[in-house]
Amino acid sequence: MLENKPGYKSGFVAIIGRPNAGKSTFLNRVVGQKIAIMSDKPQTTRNKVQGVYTTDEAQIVFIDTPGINEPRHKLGDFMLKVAKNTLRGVDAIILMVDSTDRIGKQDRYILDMLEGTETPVYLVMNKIDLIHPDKLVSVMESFQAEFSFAGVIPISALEGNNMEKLLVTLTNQLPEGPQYYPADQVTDHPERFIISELIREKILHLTHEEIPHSIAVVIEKIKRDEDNNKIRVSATIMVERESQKGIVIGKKGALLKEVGIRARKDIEMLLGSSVFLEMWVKVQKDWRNKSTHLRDFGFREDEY
Ligand SMILES: Nc1nc2c(ncn2[C@@H]2O[C@H](COP(=O)(O)OP(=O)(O)OP(=O)(O)O)[C@@H](O)[C@H]2O)c(=O)[nH]1
Repeated sequence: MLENKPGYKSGFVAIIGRPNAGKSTFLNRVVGQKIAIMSDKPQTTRNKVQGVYTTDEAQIVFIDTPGINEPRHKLGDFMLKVAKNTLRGVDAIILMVDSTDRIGKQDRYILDMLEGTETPVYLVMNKIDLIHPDKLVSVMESFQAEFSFAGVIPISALEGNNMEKLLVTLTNQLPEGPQYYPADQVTDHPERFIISELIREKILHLTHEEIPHSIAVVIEKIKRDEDNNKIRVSATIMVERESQKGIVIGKKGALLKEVGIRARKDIEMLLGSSVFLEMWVKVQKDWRNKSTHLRDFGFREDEY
């Protein structure tokens, strides 16, 4: 299992931007240096871990945000919710733009979506090798006029300029945390993250203020049942106190049952299959300090 080194930093960075901004070039460059590329296996959702940057001090997990680049009319409410949930759950957001382009409709759509987010958003101005500094400043200002960025970092993903600065800026943004992925080996089960978020959301919704947001949902298993062609999802809901366990389960299990009904509907939409959802509630004091917490983010080292 993954270690918790004292002082180690880790977290998630969502990378967004319109097509051609240079996201792949950026990730490839990071990959080329110190990253493990994620497997190419087909995924049930478009929310993918795109790359992991690992050093001795920190690990940045770059993730794609499904739906964020799509026009609103194309985006179902569900995907919009997933996208917004993803953005809320990350430690930083990169908006990557092509500095040779003016701010456009699609950028405005993305900025609109980011409005009000508490996660720091960095404007990464790519392709500076192609542009005169004066022009760069004018494009930068047009973006800054529309959004309050946590920082602006001009880079050339192709030539590597300023990449280090960007990675350091992002690293500074990360909380202390475990190394989610081994430096040299990765597995990628992004749907776990969304599923755990869906379940967590239903619990928070149904329990109102009584259950703190620190509740964790660990997806233990996602497996197709050959007998009935359903996907079996097993989840453990971790709470910190016995009293919370009672609340989550509800009278005669009523609340947990309702959570199950609602979550299953969403998970079925997500996976495009009927789902059998089983859930347990477990009291674990200080779960946040325990290694199992890692799985809250949908990461574990074994295959299913
Ligand atoms: N000159 C220059 N070209 C770049 C830079 N970064 C990316 N490009 C080029 O821009 C084009 C698009 O880059 P990609 O990395 O494929 O862009 P993307 O954002 O991943 O695009 P999608 O996959 O469509 O989302 C490619 O031809 C890259 O070689 C850069 O820093 N400088």
